[in-house]
Parts: sequence; C-alpha cells; structure tokens
Amino acid sequence: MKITLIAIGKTEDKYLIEGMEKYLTRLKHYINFTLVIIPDIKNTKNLTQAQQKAKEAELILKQLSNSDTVVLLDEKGKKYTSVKFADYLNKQMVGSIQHLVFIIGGPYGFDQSIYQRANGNLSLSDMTFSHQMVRLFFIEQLYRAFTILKNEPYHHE
Ligand SMILES: C[S@@+](CC[C@H](N)C(=O)[O-])C[C@H]1O[C@@H](n2cnc3c(N)ncnc32)[C@H](O)[C@@H]1O
Repeated sequence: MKITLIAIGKTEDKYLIEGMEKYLTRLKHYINFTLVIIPDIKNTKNLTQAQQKAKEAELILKQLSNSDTVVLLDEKGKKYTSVKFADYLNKQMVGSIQHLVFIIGGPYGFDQSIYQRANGNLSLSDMTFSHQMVRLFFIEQLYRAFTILKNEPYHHE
C-alpha cells in the first residue's frame, strides 16, 4: 500500500517546514508516502469562498484515480486514538487497499464534490486547525501509527 497526503498551498512558515521534514524523513522508513501540494488558487480576492473551494476541488479531483481510497481530514470527522488509528492503517494494509489518499482542505474547507468522492473522514480534534498546521500534525500521527505497529518506543499511553 502507498499513502498520499494532498494539501493546498505551499508552506512558508519555517517552523512547519522543519517539523514536516523531520517527520517525513522518519515516515519514509515505514511506508511509500508522498506529499502532494496543490498550488494556492490565484486572485482569490475576486472569488467567493464557494468559488475558491470549487476551484480547489477541481485541482484535488485531478490528483485522484477511481481506485483510490480517499479519506478527508475534517474536524467533524471520525475520531481515533493513536492506537486505533494505527489499527485502522493496518487493516487497510492487510486488506486490498492499494492507495490510501488523505486530503486536507483549503482555508475554507472542502467543496461538496470532495465530500461526495470521499470514502471516509478523520478528525484530529474537535478544534479547528489552520490548513497549514494540520499537515504537520497529521504526518506526526502517521509516523506515530507506524511506530505503534512496529512496537517501537515512540508512543507512550
Ligand atoms: C481552517 S480548516 C477549514 C475549516 C472550515 N470551517 C471547514 O468547515 O472545514 C482547513 C482544513 O484543515 C483541516 N482541519 C482543520 N482542523 C482539523 C481537525 N481538527 N481535524 C482534521 N482536519 C482538520 C481540514 O481538512 C480543513 O478543511
């Protein structure tokens, strides 16, 4: 199985870039993982939030194949403990899933077309994080999940 994370907009904040690099380097020892950054939509001042989400959705949908299993990062989504999330990933790996794609929405969330395409959703918290921060938190949780599956001493309950 391979995992892709799709996010919108290049990260400019150094602290996020450094954090992501740290966990991406670690994660690559466990899984074929790709981070796809969709460029920010230009001239958003002339767009409504709905129009911006629709444009982001077009770009997101272009990245997906019919056979992909798509999970949206969404604060209203399903909540897991880190151990349960590790179990979830393990089930996907031993099942027939070839490509698991997680998607982080843009600054205003997802267009309806993305909700319609999704196979599942995942909440990291009831709180709302910035679309930039979520990528770091999620990559750390993915790394944590693989250390749990390998029984490595990173996660402490
Ligand atoms: C600033 S939030 C958008 C909030 C927007 N009000 C909405 O309804 O989705 C940007 C993106 O970050 C992600 N996100 C933010 N907080 C999250 C959380 N607690 N759990 C999972 N994803 C989250 C989601 O993908 C969301 O689309």
